[in-house]
Amino acid sequence: MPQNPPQPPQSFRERLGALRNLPPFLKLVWETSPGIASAQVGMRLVRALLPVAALYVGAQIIDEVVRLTNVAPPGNSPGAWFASGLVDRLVLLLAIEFALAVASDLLGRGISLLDSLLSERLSTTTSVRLMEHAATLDLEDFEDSEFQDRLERARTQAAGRTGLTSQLFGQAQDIVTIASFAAGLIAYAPWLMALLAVALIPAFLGEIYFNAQSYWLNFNRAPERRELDYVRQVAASAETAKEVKIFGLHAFLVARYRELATSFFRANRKIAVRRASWGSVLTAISTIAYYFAYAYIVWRTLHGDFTIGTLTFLSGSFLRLRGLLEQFLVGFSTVAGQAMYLDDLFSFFEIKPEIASPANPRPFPVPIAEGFTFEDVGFRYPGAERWAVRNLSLRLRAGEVLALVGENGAGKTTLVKLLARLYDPDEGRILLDGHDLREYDLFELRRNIGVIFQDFVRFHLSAADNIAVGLIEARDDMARIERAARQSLADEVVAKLPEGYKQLIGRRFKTGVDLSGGEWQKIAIARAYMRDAQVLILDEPTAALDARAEFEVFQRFKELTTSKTAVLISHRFSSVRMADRIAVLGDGRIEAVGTHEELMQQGGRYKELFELQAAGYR
Ligand SMILES: Nc1ncnc2c1ncn2[C@@H]1O[C@H](COP(=O)(O)OP(=O)(O)OP(=O)(O)O)[C@@H](O)[C@H]1O
Repeated sequence: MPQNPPQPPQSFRERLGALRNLPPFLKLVWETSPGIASAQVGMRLVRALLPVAALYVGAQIIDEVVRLTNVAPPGNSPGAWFASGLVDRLVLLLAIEFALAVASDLLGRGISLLDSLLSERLSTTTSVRLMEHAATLDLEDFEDSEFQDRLERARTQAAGRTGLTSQLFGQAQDIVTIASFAAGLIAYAPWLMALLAVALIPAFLGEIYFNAQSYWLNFNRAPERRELDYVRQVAASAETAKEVKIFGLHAFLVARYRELATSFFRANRKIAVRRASWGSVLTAISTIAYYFAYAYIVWRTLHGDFTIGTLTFLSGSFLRLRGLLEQFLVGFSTVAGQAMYLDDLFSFFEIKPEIASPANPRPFPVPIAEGFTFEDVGFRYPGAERWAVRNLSLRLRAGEVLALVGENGAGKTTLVKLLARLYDPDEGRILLDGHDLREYDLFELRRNIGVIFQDFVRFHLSAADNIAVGLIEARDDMARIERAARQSLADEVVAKLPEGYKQLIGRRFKTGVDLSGGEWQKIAIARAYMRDAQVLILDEPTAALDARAEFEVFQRFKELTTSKTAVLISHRFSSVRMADRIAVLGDGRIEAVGTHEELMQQGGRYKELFELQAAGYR
């Protein structure tokens, strides 16, 4: 179980450096929806100026009221006041104040509406990009646990980082509001402004520090979080329920989950408590500064330097500014913190696949003239010490059916993966019609090869779609799907389903019907017939078929692939015999190649394995 020691938090500069992710993030936001984004900016800009306007008008109202208390009243009723014309200015000011309040409210609602719309669109855009990018990456990447951590973190970003847009726009809005308040304050008492700024710095630094701590905690915990999700999934999923029950794994899984979750909780609690205690101390500093400034303004007012209205305006400005600056600085450090999380997302997008098409690919041969040649091929799985295959030389002639046999781990599947360029060889090369596979377009190559692996995917889709995944473009071509099903014997499976081809298979969804292992395999093999690939490969997807069914499947396979190049992998020699030639693999090498008769004559591993199996049937 991975237990990484927590890494030390990065330096302050590095933390701020994460802000470099903001321009690409804003670009992403803009590309998601230029309309909503510009409407947001416009509305926020207007709303940003409303508080200072409202406060200023409020101060005017107070001064006007003070002035009116000093004039002789024109009468006792409001009517008399109106008629005198004395309150005209006051009424106008009140009307403006009212209009400002209504506008601010309406804009606020509009902004939060746009916020939520934008967040949702952004979450979709990010997830789509994530999926699109993941699709371009190498299989090797997916098998790497560090990559999986990164993917997991990027995935969390796609879902969790949507609040960042409103945060960022809100920050911009706050800056405008702060500038407007500051302008007023500087006009009357410039050094108060400076005092305010200085008093807030400690709180700001504290926030940044704790944000970075939280980030690193999450960063270092990605492997455990993945494990946590995995444990939860294993403990409660349809796929695992059977074994969890039989082996009584429940208590073990719950204990493991609890252990991991508790360690998360402890670490988070530690940071949260420290953050809260330091936060209160640092905020107290700015509160002291505020009251100091307040006392100063009151004193100047008593001296007659400021009117009551100005006192209200200044103290109001100061109060609002303190709140705003604090909010801005906390917001800024939140943004800086979130920007670090964006690192995961953007650095995921920066991963480049190693297996790619060349700039000027060679046209793919139609039909394949000579076939494939493995020249002294060696391949090691990433991180593995052992060579999965080495010094492997083999010819796969165009139009032949070649069977691969060998014991578990001999390298059969690896050979097939290399042929489909899911991996590239570390040594030697693979030629197609005399040219390196790497010279051809990757997409063309894969389109021309149909492989069904032993661990094919059981999609929780309809029976028709499960077959159509072999050539997803032909998803609506029922005639083609039915033909493929007949060829792979899957038609009998489908005939038994209550809703035929439309039947959802797999247990994941309510209306799904599960199939037996062999029935699934027949469905999967139909995928190979869906595509008009020049090369067809069945990598043991027949292991769960009964002997008669496998025989029949292979017989058909041979008949249907007369003009195609085909590779069969099976542990059943009765099926293997049907191939034109048989290659025997042992320890990642080709030990012998020939027809069944030739290999039997040669003796060696083939004869040994064949007789072992034959003896079992006697
Ligand atoms: N993804 C992987 N990462 C690391 N090692 C792997 C991986 N896949 C296979 N191997 C190793 O490579 C070797 C060859 O495996 P391969 O799957 O090609 O054997 P195989 O002949 O198809 O076996 P089987 O009959 O069991 O399907 C084995 O030693 C195996 O442990």
